[in-house]
Amino acid sequence: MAAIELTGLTKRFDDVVAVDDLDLTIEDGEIFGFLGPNGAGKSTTIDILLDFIRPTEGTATVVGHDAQAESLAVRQRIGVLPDAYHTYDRLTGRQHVEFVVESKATEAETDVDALLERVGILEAADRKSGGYSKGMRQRLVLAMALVGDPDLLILDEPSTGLDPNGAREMREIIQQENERGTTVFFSSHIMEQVEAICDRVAIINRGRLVAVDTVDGLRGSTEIGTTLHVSTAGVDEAALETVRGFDGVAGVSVDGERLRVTLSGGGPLKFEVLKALDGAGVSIEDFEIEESSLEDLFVRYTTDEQEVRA
Ligand SMILES: Nc1ncnc2c1ncn2[C@@H]1O[C@H](COP(=O)(O)OP(=O)(O)OP(=O)(O)O)[C@@H](O)[C@H]1O
Repeated sequence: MAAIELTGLTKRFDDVVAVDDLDLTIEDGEIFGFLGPNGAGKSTTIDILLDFIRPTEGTATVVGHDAQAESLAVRQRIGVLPDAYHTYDRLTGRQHVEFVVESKATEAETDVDALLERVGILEAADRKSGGYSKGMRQRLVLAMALVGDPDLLILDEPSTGLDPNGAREMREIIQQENERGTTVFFSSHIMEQVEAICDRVAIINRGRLVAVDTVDGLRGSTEIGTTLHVSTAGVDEAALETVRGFDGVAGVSVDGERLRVTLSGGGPLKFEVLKALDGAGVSIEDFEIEESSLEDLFVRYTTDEQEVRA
């Protein structure tokens, strides 16, 4: 069963199309990154999953239940860290978590202290949350999301307000939860974090899906996937023609004795190119492989139109 299934999902706010005919499937057990520039439609999509807003067209199924018609059943099985969550200033951290334990009516006993410890705010558990810093509030909301050992975590920019240590801890908690069998769907603008932990990512732009794949797969679908820098003792036109003839070689340029070959995708192609240069009599003195970062790919996919590649 898919953890999340979106079919033709569309949301219009008057003349703004926030989400435009989105088809997307998140499989059970995945850590899935949901990326897009500001205003791309990420929060709107997440708000539909949580039944905070209703779609104009299309359907969203979450853990096997319709997100609108069966939102209560969905709520019982997921943990949520929404965008702009407001904590109650006069309640303590512990009271917030206890409130979720009661409202979720989970069968399993919840060790509230252990949860607060896990997110690093046990020491502040009995202080009113009004005095918490932004990062402490974010940690508290995460503890609330983890109540009841959910099957699916939906996190809207979970690292907002966290210091570098907090962001790393957030990443570790996401990975630990995933190892325990929880599917994680999260939006983020922190590309290193996404690249480090996601099995797959989707990139949306102006409400439309422009790419969905593994990060390696995305590299394979753009001509900026990998760049090979080769220092040679000299290279002739015939050798260059051999390299240009490779399927997947997007560009070849020469600067003196240095060769720069751009490849769409990673994989064995870079080594085949090196072998071909050697075979063409080019003496290779050194080489360097430069893989595009997810940030490069993000910029590539969101600054001009690309077809969806599954
Ligand atoms: N309640 C609303 N009324 C009118 N327009 C809205 C509303 N909510 C969102 N929008 C519009 O829908 C589009 C998508 O917004 P959304 O908040 O989903 O983007 P996002 O990808 O989450 O952006 P960010 O990265 O900045 O959080 C934007 O053009 C936004 O202005």
